[in-house]
Amino acid sequence: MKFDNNMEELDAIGDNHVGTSTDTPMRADAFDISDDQKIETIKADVRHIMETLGLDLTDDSLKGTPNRVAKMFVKEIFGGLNPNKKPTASTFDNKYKYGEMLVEKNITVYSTCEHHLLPIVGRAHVAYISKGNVVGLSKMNRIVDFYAKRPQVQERLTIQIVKELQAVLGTEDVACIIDAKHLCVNSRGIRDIESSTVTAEFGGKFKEKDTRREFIEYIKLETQF
Ligand SMILES: Nc1nc2c(ncn2[C@@H]2O[C@H](COP(=O)(O)OP(=O)(O)OP(=O)(O)O)[C@@H](O)[C@H]2O)c(=O)[nH]1
Ligand SMILES: [Zn+2]
Repeated sequence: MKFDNNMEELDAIGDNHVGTSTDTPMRADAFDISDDQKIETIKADVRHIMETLGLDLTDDSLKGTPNRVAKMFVKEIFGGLNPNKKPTASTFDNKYKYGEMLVEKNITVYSTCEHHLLPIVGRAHVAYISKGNVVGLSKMNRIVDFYAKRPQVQERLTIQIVKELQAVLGTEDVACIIDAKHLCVNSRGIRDIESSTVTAEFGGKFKEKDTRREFIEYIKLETQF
């Protein structure tokens, strides 16, 4: 699908603040080529990298790798760059007048560090206080997954999740905390396998100390089933 690069369509990739540093930096012609074309180009690029490394691409085990990696980039781990994959998060009327915060915790995060293209693996905890609308629980997991499926820095991922939920729910009262391991820190470079990174974004009422603390207390609760 071809997209003209105008404000409305950039909004469609989920970045509601076009031109600000919370957007995923995209080329102006990002949507001029189809996913299938991207796969073909990346396939040749991966082949080139592997050959440069001295690998024999006629080997049975290696010959499918360029295609496999290209498909994985476009359709899976960077699938969140495609605006068509953005989850539709339908909201419902809060007819039961539930007025407390709702926390969706321990959401699995698989993302990719945009500096090294290595995995980021962790958990996101998301909370909101309804201003009249409620959202299906799974939609919060889906929104986290959509933005995670991009080259990311964890700070931007955290903010993008909050901004999207604020837009969907029509309230500023949304928060997100992410605790994740960056393989670029754990498996190479400094090679510190123990360290993880915590980021947080608190909107509206979550800027208040007590609300923020309540959210953190719920996250700490051990879930027993
Ligand atoms: N703030 C932030 N930094 C990140 C994130 N993911 C990776 N980084 C850091 O990005 C930095 C890139 O720094 P460079 O010095 O250019 O890269 P490098 O030479 O590979 O650095 P080392 O990882 O220290 O070996 C590293 O310090 C990474 O740890 C992230 O989500 N947020
Ligand atoms: Zn990295």
